Amino acid sequence: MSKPVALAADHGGYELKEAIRKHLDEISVAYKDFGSYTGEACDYPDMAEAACRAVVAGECDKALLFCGTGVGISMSANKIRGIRACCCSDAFSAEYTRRHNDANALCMGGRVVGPGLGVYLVDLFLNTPFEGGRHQRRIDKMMALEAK
Ligand SMILES: O=C(CO)[C@H](O)[C@H](O)[C@H](O)COP(=O)(O)O
Repeated sequence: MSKPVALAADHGGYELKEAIRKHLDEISVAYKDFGSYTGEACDYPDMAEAACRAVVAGECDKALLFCGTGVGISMSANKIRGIRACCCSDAFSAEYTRRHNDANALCMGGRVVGPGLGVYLVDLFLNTPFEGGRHQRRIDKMMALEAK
């Protein structure tokens, strides 16, 4: 059985997270929801950290992260060693950040992306494989930056 995906959102991304959670239920994709569970105001770095730690620890496969713009939570996620997070609001980026960057976190803005597009981007992200080859060399160099 495959590992669950990690979900997390601040108040700006809460409604989009809930729409994605409902979609994952419908397509029987397992997830672990790290909150927010209410939509009350909270801080996106806290929400990013909980979900991304689960990915880095190998408890979850990928993270789906949401804030108002998708930007703050993606910046926060990329501070965590081992995370390659991409803030997306278009299909090409969602697909190619998997193909070329082997992204392990997709970030979206609940004040930018509607639920229909959000679901579409999540499906693309979760179902697109990494191509490897020349892209692995670039990822190795990218990850080496964390140690410098
Ligand atoms: O978009 C965000 C960060 O990039 C956050 O979700 C917040 O919505 C944004 O920072 C605005 O904060 P506010 O407390 O909702 O005004």
